[in-house]
Amino acid sequence: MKSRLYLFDTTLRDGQQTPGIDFSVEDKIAIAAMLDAFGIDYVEGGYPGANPTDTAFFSGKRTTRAKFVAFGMTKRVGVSASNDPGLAGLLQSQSDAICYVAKSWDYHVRVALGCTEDENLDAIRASVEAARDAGKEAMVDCEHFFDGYKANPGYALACAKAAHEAGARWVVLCDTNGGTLPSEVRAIVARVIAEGIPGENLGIHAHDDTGQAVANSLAAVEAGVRQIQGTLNGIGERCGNANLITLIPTLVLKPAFADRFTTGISAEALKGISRLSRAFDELLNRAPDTQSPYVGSSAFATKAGIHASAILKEPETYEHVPPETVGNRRRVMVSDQGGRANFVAELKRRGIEVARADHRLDTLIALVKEREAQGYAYEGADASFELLARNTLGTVPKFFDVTSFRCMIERRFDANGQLKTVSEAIVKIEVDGEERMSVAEGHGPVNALDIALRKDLGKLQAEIEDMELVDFKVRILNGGTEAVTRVLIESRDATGARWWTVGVSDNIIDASFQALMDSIVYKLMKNREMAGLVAAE
Ligand SMILES: CC(=O)SCCNC(=O)CCNC(=O)[C@H](O)C(C)(C)COP(=O)(O)OP(=O)(O)OC[C@H]1O[C@@H](n2cnc3c(N)ncnc32)[C@H](O)[C@@H]1OP(=O)(O)O
Ligand SMILES: CC(=O)C(=O)O
Repeated sequence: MKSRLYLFDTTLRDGQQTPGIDFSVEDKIAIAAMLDAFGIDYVEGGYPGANPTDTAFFSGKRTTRAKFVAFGMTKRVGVSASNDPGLAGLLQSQSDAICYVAKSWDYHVRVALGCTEDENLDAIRASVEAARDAGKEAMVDCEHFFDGYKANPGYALACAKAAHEAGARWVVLCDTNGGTLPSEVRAIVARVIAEGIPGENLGIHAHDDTGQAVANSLAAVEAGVRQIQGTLNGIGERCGNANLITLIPTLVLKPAFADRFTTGISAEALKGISRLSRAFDELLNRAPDTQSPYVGSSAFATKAGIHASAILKEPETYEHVPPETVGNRRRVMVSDQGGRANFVAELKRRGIEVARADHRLDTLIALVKEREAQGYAYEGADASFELLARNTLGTVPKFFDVTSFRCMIERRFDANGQLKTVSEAIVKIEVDGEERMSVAEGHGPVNALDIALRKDLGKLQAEIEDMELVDFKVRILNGGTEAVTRVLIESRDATGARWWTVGVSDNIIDASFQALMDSIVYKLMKNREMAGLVAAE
């Protein structure tokens, strides 16, 4: 018989304590709905009464499946539970449960609270009873439990027992400063259980200050706890909390846990975890971590030729779980680390069939390796790679020719006497035997060039109207003003498709121009369904 593990999300409370993160009520409503739909058991929404956002958020019930949890501190010493305004805010909130933070390190009781050890124990009991009397599930986060246990095991245990005996559904052992190691977590949890608090009533709340919050959470589960607290993508105070996006696939997919435990996350829901992680980053307006376990875009990517060759025979050779189980995908990339297998796989994915024995494959591999030695990076420039491949195979039509381009930057006083830097570009192209010249001003030389290049492509002009440049990255490949520069450009069009192109030169304008040209040619190919990327990925 498997035991049930309960997942407790504190993205909206501990996650809100992350430097640089500040949720609005609307953000909180959207995130709570995502967590609820995914199958999380408890959603901690914040601290009603502590600030207007959290008070407003707790004016309504924000989950349907998950228990909606209000967080706050135990009652203050010197007032009764019924006269504590902070506690009143928690009790009156539209929550199903209250998670109290309680001191469990005697040092903190002395220094931070300035009360006696018994007064703190009384405050824990009275606060738990008040939550239960209000018809809410009570739980207690024993702050600094592991550090407190190491300093004074008797008092740390007394705090945990006070919560348990007063009727707390969960007593959560917190590694508040995040410095505890997995072996210590395992040993201390085992002691707590041996002292009479059952694992069915224990939880773990781990911080990532040694990079081991996930390992500490798993060690606590192995030792007997049945509730895990964590956050989406591991956000949280300082270095963050245990990352639920890493923990959940481990609990659901790894036999060491899956054979012993169930969670509220079904195999079907797990397929949505990559999307959940990325949607959350989108909401935070930040780029996803490509190397994030299970869900990062590199989590199932391989550049190495030896790996690619085996993966294409049997994926299990280099994959610890199938990418589809977490809604991710396998990527076999082309670069100077790749062999024939990488290239054949990537070309096939792009709809280009080439036999392993085709001599043009050798030409393409040699070209990629030679160009990467010059500074090109094709693993991040899918469209430029495809153009290079199709050019090598002789299937790229001649849409237009750029006969010349010129860029000028001038610093001058304008009519109002203000000093201004002006960029101007002139591009000459030949389309259908006809020469055209476009002049444009821009915010900078690359912008001016981009505008001029796209200003008049003759009969092709209408085809590129919906195309726009969304990202522009410049990397200096070796030091000094004479350095080689790599430019990566991301473009998109009205279909939602996005593609990356690359240019390399010892002249940044020239590198940018190459990437811009590739982007336009790729778009023209795509319009004719002659490119691998015909719809948004
Ligand atoms: C480990 C954690 O992550 S715990 C969560 C921490 N999160 C937060 O603190 C975010 C929300 N907090 C807040 O907005 C504010 O701290 C409030 C509104 C709760 C309280 O604000 P204030 O009344 O101005 O108090 P302030 O923040 O300065 O100090 C905290 C007080 O709570 C007391 N306190 C701290 N923990 C507890 C506890 N578990 N039980 C009872 N009292 C506590 C402290 O002793 C201090 O009391 P003092 O004012 O008499 O010195
Ligand atoms: C409660 C909490 O956030 C902590 O102890 O880290």
